[in-house]
Amino acid sequence: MFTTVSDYLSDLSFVQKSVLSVCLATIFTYCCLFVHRYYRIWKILRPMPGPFSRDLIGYIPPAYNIFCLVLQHAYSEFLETSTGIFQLLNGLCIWFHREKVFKVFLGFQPAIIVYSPEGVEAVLNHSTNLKKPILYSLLNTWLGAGLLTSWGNKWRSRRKMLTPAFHFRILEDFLPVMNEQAEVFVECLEEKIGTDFDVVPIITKCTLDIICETAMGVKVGAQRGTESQYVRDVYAVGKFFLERLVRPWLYLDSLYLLTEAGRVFDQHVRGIHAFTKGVIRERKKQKIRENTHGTSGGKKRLAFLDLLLEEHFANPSGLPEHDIREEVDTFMFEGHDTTAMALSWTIFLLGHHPEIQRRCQDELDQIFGSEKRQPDMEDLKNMKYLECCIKEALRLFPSVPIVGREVHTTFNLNKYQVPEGSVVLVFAYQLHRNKESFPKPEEFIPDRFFPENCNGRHPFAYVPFSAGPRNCIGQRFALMEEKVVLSSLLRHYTVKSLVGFDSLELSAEMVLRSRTGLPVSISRRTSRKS
Ligand code: HEM
Repeated sequence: MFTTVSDYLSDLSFVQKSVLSVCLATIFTYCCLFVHRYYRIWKILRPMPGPFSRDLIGYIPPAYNIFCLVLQHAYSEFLETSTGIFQLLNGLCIWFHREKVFKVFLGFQPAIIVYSPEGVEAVLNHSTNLKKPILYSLLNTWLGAGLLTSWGNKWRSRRKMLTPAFHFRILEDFLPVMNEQAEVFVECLEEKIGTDFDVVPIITKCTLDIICETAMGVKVGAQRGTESQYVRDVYAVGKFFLERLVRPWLYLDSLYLLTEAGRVFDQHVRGIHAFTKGVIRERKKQKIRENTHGTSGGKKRLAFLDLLLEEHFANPSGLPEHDIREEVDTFMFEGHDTTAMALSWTIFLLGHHPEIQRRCQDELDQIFGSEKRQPDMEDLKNMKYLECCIKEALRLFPSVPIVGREVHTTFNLNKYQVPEGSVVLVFAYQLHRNKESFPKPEEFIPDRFFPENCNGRHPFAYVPFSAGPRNCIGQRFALMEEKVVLSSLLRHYTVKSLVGFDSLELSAEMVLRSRTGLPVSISRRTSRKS
C-alpha cells in the first residue's frame, strides 16, 4: 500500500502536491483547533457534576440506566417516541437533585441541564446568550429566520416591532374569533357524548382554526372536517420534523433533502409557503384597494397579518413580504400545538379532580348565571380560579418542557463556569417540581397560584412561557384562548379522565405529549345556577 501511495505521490505535479499539502494542512489545523476547543470546554466544565465525569464507578449508574432503557424499548421505538430520552433525562435530574445542574456530552456537544430557580434566572436573564441551539435550525426550511429562530439585530428589531401586536387592546379584537371557534368545538363534542375519545386531536383542530383566523384572517375549517390542503401540510411538516428530531444524521438540510422523506417534507413546506404567500398578497391587494378608495368595506376582522402589513406599508424594506411570511409561519407554528397541549393537559387534570372541576363550573355559573352569551374581556378577567387551574396544569405539564440557549459569552451558573461553545438547556418540567417552590409538587393544587399564595416564590421558579428577553410573546393570547375554550367546555359538559397518571408515557417532542393520548369521556351538564 505504501508503495502505491508513494508511487501515486511521485506521479503528482508540483502544483498538485502543493494543493494536496495545503488541503492536508488545513484539515490538520481544523482538527487541532477542534480538539483544543473541546479540551478547553471540557476543562472548564470538569468541576460540574455529570454522569460521565467521575472515576470508573461513576459510570456504572448511567450505564445501567441506559442498559435498562434500551431493554425496555426496542431501539427503533426509543427513537420513534423520544419517551426514553425524556425518562433518561428525568432519571439524571433525580440523581443530581442536590445541585440541580449537571452536564452531559451529546456527541461532541457539551450540554448543561439546569433546573434550579437561581440557575434558570442566570440563563434566561442573560443579555447576550440569546441564540437558540442548532436543533432549532431544523425549523429553518419552514419558518426561515422568524422571531422564534432568529437572533442578533434581526431578532431585536423584530421583537420590538411585534410586541405591540400582542397588546391587550389588540387581543380584544381576537375575542370574537376565539368565541366562534369555541362554539364550534362545543358543537363537535355533542356527538362524542357517551363515547371514550382522545381529547388531543379535537382540541388541536380547534386551536388550529383559531390561529389560522387570527394570524392570517383565513377560515380553514379544521374542526368541521373541511380542512384545507394547508392544514394537511402543517400536520405533515410537524410529523416529519419529529421523525427527524430523533435522527441526528439527518440534521444537515442538504443531506435530508436527498432522502425520500426529505423530498416529501420539502413538498409540504412548499405547499405551506405557497398558501401563506397567496394569503399575504391577497390581503395586501385588498388593503391597497381600501387605502386608495378610502373605504374598508365594513368592519373586517383583524388578523396579525394586517398589523404586519401596516408596518410593511410604512417601511417596505424594513419588513419585506418575505419576512412577513416568516412571521406568519412562526405564529402558526408556535401558536397552535403549544396551546392545544396546554388545553388538553388542563382538561386531563380537571377530569381527574371532580371537586376542582366543580369549583370552576361554580365560578362560571356565578359569572354567566343561566345566560347563553359569549364571554367578554371582563368575564375572562373574572375567571380567576380557572386561571389558577390553567397555570397549575402548565406547571405540572409545561407545553414546552425544555428551552435551550447557545452560550456565546462564558458566564457563571451557581458556583460553576459555563464556557462559550456549550449549550444550556432549561428543564422546566423538573424546575416546576421543586419542593421548596411547590410543596407536594406532584399534586394538582390550583390554589397555589392565587396571588397571595405566590408571595415569596422565586420569580424564576415557574417559567412555562420561558422568561427574560426571549420569553413567549404570545402568552397573553394563549391564556385568553385557554379561558375562552375551557369556559365553553365547562359551561356545557363535565369531563372525566380515563387514564391514570401512572399509565402516562410522556414524550418531549416539539411539545410535551402523552404517547398514548389523553382519553376522556364527557356528560352534558344538566343543572346550572341562575
Ligand atoms: C400555552 C401556550 C404557549 C406556551 C406554553 C408557549 C411557550 C413558549 C416558550 C417556552 C417560548 C420560548 C421558546 C424558546 O426560547 O425556545 C415561546 C416563544 C415564543 N412563542 Fe410561545 N407559547 C405558547 C403560545 C404561543 C402563542 C399562542 C403564540 C403566538 C400567537 C406564541 C408565539 C411565540 C413566539 C413568536 C415565540 C418566540 C419569541 C422570541 O424568541 O422572541 N406562543 N413560547
